[in-house]
Amino acid sequence: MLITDAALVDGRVRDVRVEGERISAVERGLTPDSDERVIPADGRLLFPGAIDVHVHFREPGFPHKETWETGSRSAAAGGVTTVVDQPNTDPATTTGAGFDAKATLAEASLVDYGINGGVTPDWEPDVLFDRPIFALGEVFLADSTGEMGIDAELFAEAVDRARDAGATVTVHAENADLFDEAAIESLEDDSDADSPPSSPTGRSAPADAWSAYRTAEAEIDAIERAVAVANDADAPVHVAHTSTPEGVDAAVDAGATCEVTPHHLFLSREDLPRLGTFGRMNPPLRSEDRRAALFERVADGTVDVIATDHAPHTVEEKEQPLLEAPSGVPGVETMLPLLLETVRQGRLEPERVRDLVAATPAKLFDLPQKGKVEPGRDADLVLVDPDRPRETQAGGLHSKAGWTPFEGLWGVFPELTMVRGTVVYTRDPETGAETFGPAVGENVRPEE
Ligand SMILES: NC(=O)N[C@@H](CC(=O)O)C(=O)O
Ligand SMILES: [Zn+2]
Ligand SMILES: [Zn+2]
Repeated sequence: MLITDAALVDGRVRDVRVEGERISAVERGLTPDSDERVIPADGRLLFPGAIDVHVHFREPGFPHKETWETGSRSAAAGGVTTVVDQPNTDPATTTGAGFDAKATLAEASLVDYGINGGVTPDWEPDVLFDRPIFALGEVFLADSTGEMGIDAELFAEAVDRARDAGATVTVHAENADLFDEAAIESLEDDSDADSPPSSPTGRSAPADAWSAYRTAEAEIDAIERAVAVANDADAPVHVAHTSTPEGVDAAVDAGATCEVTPHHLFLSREDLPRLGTFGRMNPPLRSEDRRAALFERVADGTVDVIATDHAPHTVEEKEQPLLEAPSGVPGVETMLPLLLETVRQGRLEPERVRDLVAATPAKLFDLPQKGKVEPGRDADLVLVDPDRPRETQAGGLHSKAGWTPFEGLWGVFPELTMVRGTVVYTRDPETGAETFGPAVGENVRPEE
């Protein structure tokens, strides 16, 4: 296959040859062989497939929220060619049986994947580290969806085990001791009552209380503690979904790596009147000042990785009163489009976006075959017209969630996505017609 006249992130225009699953040449003036398929890029941007190291595809256990098929379609349509699934499924990915159940279901994936192992008091570290897990995590230092919060002692033990097994630990860093209970007390009275809650539901809920409750201090403190434990043990640690600039600085200054989500980058507490309970997630949305400071740290390279924490829940689930609505928002399909739109607006460099969503996750998590458009690497490729954004609309997305917190924001969406040389998604920009390819996804960690 030959992709002709493709613009690369550094502005060069090149022909890119794909042989089998790999990129074999990135050059000028390549001519197609007689039977070779040609995809004319006509100067459009050829981007490396994004690697989203933080998704919740919900199987096994919650297929009404998402499945490997729907989640991976959403990924493919958003230019994400590798996802890393988190352990708070049912069964949880904390045992050999939990891992095996997920590994079988993941074969339905259109995109490549990693499967993280999780930690609970009844986890099976020996069995788990025998399986081809991607990393240990997200290790929950406070309860989130799935109630997998663990104590400091078990965390220290998990860090030791991960180091011995050569696995990175990724942490959900919040310290529940520093949550502000008073912020939600008035709401608790409502939900305990026998009669239906008098507090407003759905989009008009007082969702800002969630941001007041799960404080910034709770995140910053948990990051400091977690990174100190990991440093003492000489173990690599990666902070998931860092929502505060102070948290980013605490992680990076202590030698850890961190990721930031698109929702903490593009949304703030000021969006909660519009989002209501749909804007409830952990860690929660922060002030506009903190959001802006987070964006600065993304733009200047302080933040290592952008990952989505794609956490789909149905509209019915999210429409409940604030304390009953589950935490989490979908995002795997909109991450790269929203970032490419900021490039179009001149607010981020294209190479920076390439590093944040592809090259750096590949480097940090030991995927040398992925992350860049270079000869010898996997042909995980995304073709987009960087000057042709469209409006994000839930109806045009493919997650089972059926809604998006980014409704109405502009995004530069893919026209073609390829996983190891197989086209898994196309969208005709004129008609909007889409096609999805076969379930070619494979575990990126080879079986021993
Ligand atoms: N982020 C969330 O609010 N929810 C996530 C769990 C998590 O990442 O904490 C979920 O699985 O729903
Ligand atoms: Zn989390
Ligand atoms: Zn998560």
